[in-house]
Amino acid sequence: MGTREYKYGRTARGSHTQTMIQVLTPVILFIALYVFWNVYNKRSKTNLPPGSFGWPFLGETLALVRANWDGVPERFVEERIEKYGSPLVFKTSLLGERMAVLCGPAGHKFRFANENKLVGAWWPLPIMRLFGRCLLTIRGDETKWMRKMLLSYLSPDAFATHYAATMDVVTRRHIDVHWRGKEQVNVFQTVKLYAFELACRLFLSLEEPNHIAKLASLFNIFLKGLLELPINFPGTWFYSAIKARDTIRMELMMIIKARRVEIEEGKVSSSQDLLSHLLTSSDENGRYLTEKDIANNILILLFAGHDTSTTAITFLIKSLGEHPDVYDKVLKEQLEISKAKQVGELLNWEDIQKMRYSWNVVSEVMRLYPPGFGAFREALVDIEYAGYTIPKGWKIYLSYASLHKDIANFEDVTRFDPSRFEGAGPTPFTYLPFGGGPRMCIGKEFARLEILTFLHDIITNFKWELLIPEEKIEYDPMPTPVKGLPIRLHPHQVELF
Ligand code: HEM
Repeated sequence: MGTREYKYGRTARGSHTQTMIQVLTPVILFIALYVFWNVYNKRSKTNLPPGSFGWPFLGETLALVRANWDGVPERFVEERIEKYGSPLVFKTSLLGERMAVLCGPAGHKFRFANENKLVGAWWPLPIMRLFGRCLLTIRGDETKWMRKMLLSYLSPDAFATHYAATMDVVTRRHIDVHWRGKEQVNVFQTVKLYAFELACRLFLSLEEPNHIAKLASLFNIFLKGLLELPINFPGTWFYSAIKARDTIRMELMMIIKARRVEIEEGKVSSSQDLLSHLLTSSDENGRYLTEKDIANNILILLFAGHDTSTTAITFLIKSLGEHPDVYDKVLKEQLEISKAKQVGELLNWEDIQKMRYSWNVVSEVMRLYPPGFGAFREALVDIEYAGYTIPKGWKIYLSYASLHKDIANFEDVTRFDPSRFEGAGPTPFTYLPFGGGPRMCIGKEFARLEILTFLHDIITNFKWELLIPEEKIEYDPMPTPVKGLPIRLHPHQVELF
């Protein structure tokens, strides 16, 4: 009996010790790693910008994510500028990378002036792996060439001659199907569909709703993988995203091959859409994009233009719902354009140029809710900046939200005020919704045409009210209303033009 008690007592103590070891080992390892991380980071590099690398592996990523979830992405930068007393640059670690965060207009000016010299394009690993070789991921002279090839379709000249009317046709059809006759609409979901339908039509001439819906659902799986850890293992989002990408690419290759045949047989024109344009356009040396390059670039254009335009239009609808006086002024401007046209006549490029006040409103929306969350770069050499050294290989991050909401750049910074964009507008380098310099957004004109066409067609048909006036906004990393911005639609009761 005594022996058994002793035995049981020993067994219980033994298992207690085992549990202690199991609990303490990871804690001790973590503390050791933390100490090592701090000592390593402080060693002899005295000229690094001020700042902290945060926790091992995680760095300060969680602080950035928390600021985004709280709907104040600028907080991450503001807090660190204040803490380290360095208004131009601080160091941190995000997404597993050492980073220098360049702050304020000076940071963007520096980036634009040194693109491909001191800094080069860089994106987090999941983005690099999912997109492969395309405009977003390449560097150097090849970038200039690819931009030139794509811009020959996306430039204002191309829109002036071909695409304004097509955009209006697609927009009117979308409104007829998804808005007219509805009492309530979830703006974010519906506009997302619109942006995708429009891109499918203008890039690939796809019109069949089921085909577009199938591509859209694959595309949404693909988009989820861009924000996940790049673990390519069955069951992970990243794995599903790779599979979705491969299916989309296969589909694109089939469309490309079929189109090549149609062009050779003279059944379609070279200006029909982006695809025909890219298949038939060469540079001055007779060099064409390969079919694989075309597929990859169409994928990147679908991606780059999808959530960005959706965000801009969603927050435009929100802001007009919140500011009836601004709604009335936009409506007045749009009605003047309608009244000068025949009934049913489509919008053209000249009409878009007349939408000056409307564009100021869109600009103020993109100041307060920038759809592009920021820019990443890599230091190509050791960089001397603001009295500090940014070592070669470090990544560089610049936030648009903190630029646009800096009290040094804008008076009464949180007030919605489209008049900021009258006359000369904001001071250079303080407002950059489309980036700038050699890697400025190539879809800027496409986006302007898309947003203004949508605005024209929606405001001349409806007034609306926000069903959740104080709806929370999260940044994931783009601003998103958590419930998708439900609104109640009120069709105009009288014929307005
Ligand atoms: C409101 C809508 C849009 C906004 C706010 C926006 C914003 C931006 C920003 C800020 C950049 C620069 C990122 C950097 O500096 O690294 C960018 C790049 C880019 N955008 Fe947009 N964009 C919009 C719409 C579009 C559309 C509709 C397309 C395609 C038709 C597009 C295609 C691209 C591409 C391909 C790049 C990469 C350019 C390069 O790396 O050389 N964007 N966009």
